[in-house]
Amino acid sequence: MKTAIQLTGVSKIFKGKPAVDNLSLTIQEGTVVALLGPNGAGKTTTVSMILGLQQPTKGTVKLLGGDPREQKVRNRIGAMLQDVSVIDGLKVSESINLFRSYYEKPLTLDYLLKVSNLENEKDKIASSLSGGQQRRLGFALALAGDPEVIFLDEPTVGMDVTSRQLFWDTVRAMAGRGRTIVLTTHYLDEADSVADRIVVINNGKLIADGTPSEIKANTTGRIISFIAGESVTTEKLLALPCVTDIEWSGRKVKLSSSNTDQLIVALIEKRFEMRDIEIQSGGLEDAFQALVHQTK
Ligand SMILES: Nc1ncnc2c1ncn2[C@@H]1O[C@H](COP(=O)(O)OP(=O)(O)OP(=O)(O)O)[C@@H](O)[C@H]1O
Repeated sequence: MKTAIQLTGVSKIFKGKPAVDNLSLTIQEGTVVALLGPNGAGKTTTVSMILGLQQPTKGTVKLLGGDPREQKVRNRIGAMLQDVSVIDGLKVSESINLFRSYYEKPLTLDYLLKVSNLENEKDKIASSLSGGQQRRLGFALALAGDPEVIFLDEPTVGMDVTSRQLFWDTVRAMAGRGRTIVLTTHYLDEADSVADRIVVINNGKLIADGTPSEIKANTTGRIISFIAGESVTTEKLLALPCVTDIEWSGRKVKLSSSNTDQLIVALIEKRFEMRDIEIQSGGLEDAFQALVHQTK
């Protein structure tokens, strides 16, 4: 398999502070990679450097074997960034056709309208579309040149359920055709179901890298839940080790923990009033919270 993206020791420093800190990452062709991290982790900065929109302070970025700023490399990539800028006065189909005209072998207008679920909007003026429809147009524009590498920054924000489903089906179909997809999202369930690989960054550093099931299995982030007696309070629970989140529902309490072994010992030692104790391994959301908490 060929390498689509390679970052070697990449750092980006803003005013003396690293937004991305010595990041090395190799992404193979045909993979769907989700880049996760809390706000300010360095995701957008990383994507901007891969796209050649920002230059690293240190290290090197290779995209499809070349420099991301080269025109011949740029012609082979597509990006859907957070703000979709539409051209004033152009209809949806005209906007898509304009983008198609930039490329040698564009995808057809019909296909692009279909996968962006904009068939009924094709004659509308692009600037009159709703927020979710504009994001779908952004998707169609990103795919127009049939790119080999596709970047999707928070792509499904504002999309309805049907559009979201179609969107992810299309992303998977593109990967099936050997396309490489890098996406950022705050919807962890989406990353879990669509990505082959999850890369978690925090404070500009890589803190986890693996398939969704590896990420979930490798973190000790789990949940302890039980029916709590009257003497149990949020304050007392927060004073325990490794508690990352507390959720009450009546007297049932759900504790997310970065280390359930230590937490259960502490609960027993401190004689918390508990019954119906359950320990569950969490989903990606819990694994993510635990990872980010551990590296704070
Ligand atoms: N142009 C800039 N000048 C100064 N600081 C910046 C600049 N761009 C980003 N930063 C800082 O770099 C850090 C990483 O920002 P970045 O936008 O890459 O994070 P992110 O992971 O994409 O966050 P979010 O999930 O909120 O979009 C933040 O602390 C941010 O304030």
